[in-house]
Amino acid sequence: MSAAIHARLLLQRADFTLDVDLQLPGRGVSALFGPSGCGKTTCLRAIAGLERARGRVQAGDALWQDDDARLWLPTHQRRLGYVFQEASLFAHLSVQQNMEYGLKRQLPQHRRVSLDQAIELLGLGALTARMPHTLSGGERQRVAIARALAASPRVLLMDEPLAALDAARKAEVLPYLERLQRHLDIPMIYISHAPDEVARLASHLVLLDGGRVRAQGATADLMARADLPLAHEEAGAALVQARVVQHDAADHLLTVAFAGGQLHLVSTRAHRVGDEVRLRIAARDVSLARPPVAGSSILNLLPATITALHEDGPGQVLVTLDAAGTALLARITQRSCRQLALAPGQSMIAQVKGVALLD
Ligand SMILES: Nc1ncnc2c1ncn2[C@@H]1O[C@H](COP(=O)(O)OP(=O)(O)OP(=O)(O)O)[C@@H](O)[C@H]1O
Repeated sequence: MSAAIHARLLLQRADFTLDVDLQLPGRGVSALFGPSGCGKTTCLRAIAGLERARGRVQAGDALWQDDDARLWLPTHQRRLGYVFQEASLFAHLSVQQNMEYGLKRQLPQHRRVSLDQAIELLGLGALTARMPHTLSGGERQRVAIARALAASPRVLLMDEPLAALDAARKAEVLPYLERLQRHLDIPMIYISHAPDEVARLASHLVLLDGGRVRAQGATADLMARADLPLAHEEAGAALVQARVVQHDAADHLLTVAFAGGQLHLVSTRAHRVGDEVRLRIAARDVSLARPPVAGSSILNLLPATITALHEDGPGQVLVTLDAAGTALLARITQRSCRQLALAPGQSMIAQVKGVALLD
């Protein structure tokens, strides 16, 4: 496993200060999330050396910046990949030539991803002879990502790589990004505005606010915290790690288990018993009942203890729950909260109306 990324950055502008200390894992996707203007792009550019912040940046065993030691490597010496919102491909070069660009300078001992592997991972095999103007937005972005990867970066930095794409193109590129993080040992730092993207891709999350870190840690933990904004988003959800215990291919019904109990969901994919799966349970898809529950049409009933109640907009309450160590969220009306006389510490049954399979 590659070592972690550490970035201590201080940057002062007339009306904005970036002051962050990031500790990111050495593999998987770390998302930078926060409102517009909170400093996500500035932070990423400072890590890349495209912006001159003061501080220290370490990526694995490579020290890229340490102002105390008067060390500051320019971007081209940092061995990083950078993917922007809009793919900037060379218009006069084919897809293949675009991806080969810059590879000649690469030292053999730095090669971690071959060009063929990048082409395969991004599904570009049929497109290598094409010119950029004949590609869709999603295809162009896949080429840009493959080009960044083929340079065998120590870290791949991505600034909202899907933001310029419509929903259909986004849905087309997302599975490739998921594949990358599963198959490559290259950590990615990924800026996103979209909570669903963060939930699908990122194992680690940094919440930025006004140039500072509001919280950083495992995505599942931060998404379920009612004192942080993600849980209150319309798409607010808990992430649950579970294991396949049964797959009825005829009914497409998958049964998974985690410490909190068993869940059933419809899936048309191929699954093997024992496979690890990640699930998203939206707060709006969970209702609460007092045990015992008799005669419910809902398949998924999980015993859980209320940990806290939070106001969540007009007439609504966000309830945080603990299901044998796994956090769940339920968004219910203030009226049902009152009628059930809910309070922290009570044992409830979480009725889960919908479960989404993330990978
Ligand atoms: N080149 C610049 N010169 C002066 N101020 C800048 C510059 N670039 C960004 N800013 C300001 O710095 C702050 C942080 O900007 P940044 O682009 O990092 O935010 P962001 O979180 O990436 O926003 P968004 O989600 O809208 O892309 C903002 O107040 C912005 O107006």
